[in-house]
Amino acid sequence: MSESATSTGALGPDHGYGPDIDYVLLSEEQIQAKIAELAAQIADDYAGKEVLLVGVLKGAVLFMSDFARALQLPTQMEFMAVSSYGSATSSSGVVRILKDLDRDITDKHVLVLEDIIDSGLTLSWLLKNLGGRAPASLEVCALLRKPDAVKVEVPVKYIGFDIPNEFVVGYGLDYAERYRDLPYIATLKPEVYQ
Ligand SMILES: Nc1nc2c(ncn2[C@@H]2O[C@H](COP(=O)(O)O)[C@@H](O)[C@H]2O)c(=O)[nH]1
Ligand SMILES: [Mg+2]
Repeated sequence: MSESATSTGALGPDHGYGPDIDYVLLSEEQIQAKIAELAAQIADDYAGKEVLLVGVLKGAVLFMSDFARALQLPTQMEFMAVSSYGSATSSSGVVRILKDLDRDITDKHVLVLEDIIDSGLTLSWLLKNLGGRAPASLEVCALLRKPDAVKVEVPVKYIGFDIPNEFVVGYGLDYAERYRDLPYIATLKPEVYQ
């Protein structure tokens, strides 16, 4: 399940970042509606099961928080932090665990919550790593995907939005650790990167 995104043009609340924002790609309303849709689908697919949500820090933290509350199922939460960037805006493909899970996932129904799939290198590595820990099932729910940037095809069952191949911030996604607190997803003006 995926849907193409379009610019809304409206800035909405800017948390003081207003001058840096180029345009809003996905509004808070669009994001929250999509999360409700994904949660309903996933509640159906996992009916009768307990799901272990694995949020990939830091980008998926707002997604995890909203998704866990929308999902009408008993869930447990775990977080993993990995580093995959060689520079500020492009993936190196070299993945390092900064924070591992706090528990064994053997026989658990694991659903990885990822903020965005760009090259797919991070997720590909993560799925191999988690798959080696013998979960009962292992699926991915990614809020965003950039189809034109994908270098490695990764089996992703649930996708919120397909977006253009642009660097985006907000709703957990940062540039130099800023903008994560925006409730929407936006692009930045070119001068911000200079
Ligand atoms: N703030 C942003 N972070 C991004 C963006 N595209 C990717 N990323 C980060 O990289 C990983 C995954 O990258 P991948 O190339 O290995 O698929 C993702 O989880 C983000 O943390 C972006 O546009 N903005
Ligand atoms: Mg991520």
